[in-house]
Amino acid sequence: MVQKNNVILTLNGINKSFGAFKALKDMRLTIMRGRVHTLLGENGAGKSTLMKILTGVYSADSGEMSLNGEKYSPSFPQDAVAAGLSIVFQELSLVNNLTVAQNIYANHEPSRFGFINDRKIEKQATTLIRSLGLPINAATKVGDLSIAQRQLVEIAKALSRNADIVILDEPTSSLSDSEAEILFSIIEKLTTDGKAIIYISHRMEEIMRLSDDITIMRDGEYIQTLAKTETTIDQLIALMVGRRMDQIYPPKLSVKFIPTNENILEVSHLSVAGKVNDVNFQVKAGEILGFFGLVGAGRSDVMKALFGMLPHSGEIKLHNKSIPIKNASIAINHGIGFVTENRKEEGLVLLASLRHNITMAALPHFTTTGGLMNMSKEKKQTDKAIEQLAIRAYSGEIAANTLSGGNQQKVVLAKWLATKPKILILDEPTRGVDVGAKFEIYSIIRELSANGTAILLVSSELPELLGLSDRIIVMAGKSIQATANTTELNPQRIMAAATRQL
Ligand SMILES: Nc1ncnc2c1ncn2[C@@H]1O[C@H](COP(=O)(O)OP(=O)(O)OP(=O)(O)O)[C@@H](O)[C@H]1O
Repeated sequence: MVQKNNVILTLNGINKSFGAFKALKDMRLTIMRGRVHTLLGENGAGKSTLMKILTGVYSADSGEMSLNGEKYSPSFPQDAVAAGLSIVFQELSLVNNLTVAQNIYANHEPSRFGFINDRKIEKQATTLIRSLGLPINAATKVGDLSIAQRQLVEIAKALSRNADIVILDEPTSSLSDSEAEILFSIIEKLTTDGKAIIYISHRMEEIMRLSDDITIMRDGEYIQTLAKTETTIDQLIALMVGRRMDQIYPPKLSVKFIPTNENILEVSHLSVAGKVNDVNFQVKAGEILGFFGLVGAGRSDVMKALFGMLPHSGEIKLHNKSIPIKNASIAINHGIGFVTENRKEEGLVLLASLRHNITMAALPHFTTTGGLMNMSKEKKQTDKAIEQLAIRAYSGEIAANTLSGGNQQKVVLAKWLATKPKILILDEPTRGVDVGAKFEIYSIIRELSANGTAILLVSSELPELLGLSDRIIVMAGKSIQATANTTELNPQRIMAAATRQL
């Protein structure tokens, strides 16, 4: 019989410091079989660190863990896997030039005499992928997949080990709604089978839908564990940020520039081979133009083309002048900034300091008349960004990879703010960012728009698009399906256009 609702894992008195910084203080957690247990906390609260201790990536400075009633102290990730724990990390860890099947079975391939049997693992992977209902081919190279598809491969990889405890760290942040539904049904099946799920997410609706239990963490400390049935989103947010939040979308600010009727950007017949088909739109100074579409609709490729990262045809006019944007430096020189959806590959130099990352796209703003770097100006900008975006870092000199995921996202935004862009492209700017920090980012978007920056906002979160945009373009199948003022749109019409049922 499947065992449910009894304790499988306990953590007690867990402490962990990085240098002088205490990331976890006397943290505790109790996980039950057959239930989804969500960890909730602001960016930098310590959720991922706790999961790394649980899965043998880090060792705790002190504290105790027990699994199935026995002392559990993994020294390496392999120990955690052997003990029945599997984790899907927030940042992807797949190898691009291997196939989906090879990635799923990396390190535990069915091999004979030491030879990896590619055909066999492809067959096994296909069976697994089908049983999970994933829209992916086992023989495809991972490098050819979208980020969403890669995330689904990560999930398949974690499940291929048949673990008793599955840890999902922000698994839906790059999934479309329909892909997230696939994941939710997988989770339901796993819990029915008596597996325990530890779930990390910043999406409150999703948390309320999926969770059985919710533990709130703040500043590395345990705050409270609540059953989903006995709490509300408002209560959870208040416990998490330590204050009440009455609104999440800041109102429009009054315009602080002289508006003209001129289009700051005009895109005509933009096409990218196999990715974008004849896209046309305009945007005025101070306007926030939202882009909605399901994964693969072509939104991010439009943005990459505009930023000179993809070869394209068609015309891009800036201030009524045709500009061939052949590479990113031409885009930057013409005042375009780009917060990419993939911060790890395109947004940050992870080993460089926050100061370097924040100033690197705007070096001319930080050089002296003699052409030398003006370090004190750089430092000032970095400190300002840390404060303005509430980046959890004790100094601008630390490496970007020591920040939590959500705080790294804020550094990418800070980097483009430093360029003082006239047009700012934001591709999923709040991915992995907690509710309090989302409000800070939305306020900055409002402020930029009030000062005349045109914003192109790509987001898979409909409430975010509806809450911020002046107009929304809906894309599907590589082209534009609908453009309308936000006041004329509702979620049903947008989804109808995105699924081409208009
Ligand atoms: N290797 C490291 N070196 C130094 N500091 C670290 C390291 N790893 C994590 N930290 C710090 O520990 C704190 C907790 O980070 P952690 O990644 O656990 O947060 P999180 O709750 O998962 O946040 P997010 O929601 O943004 O993913 C952060 O302040 C982070 O900067």
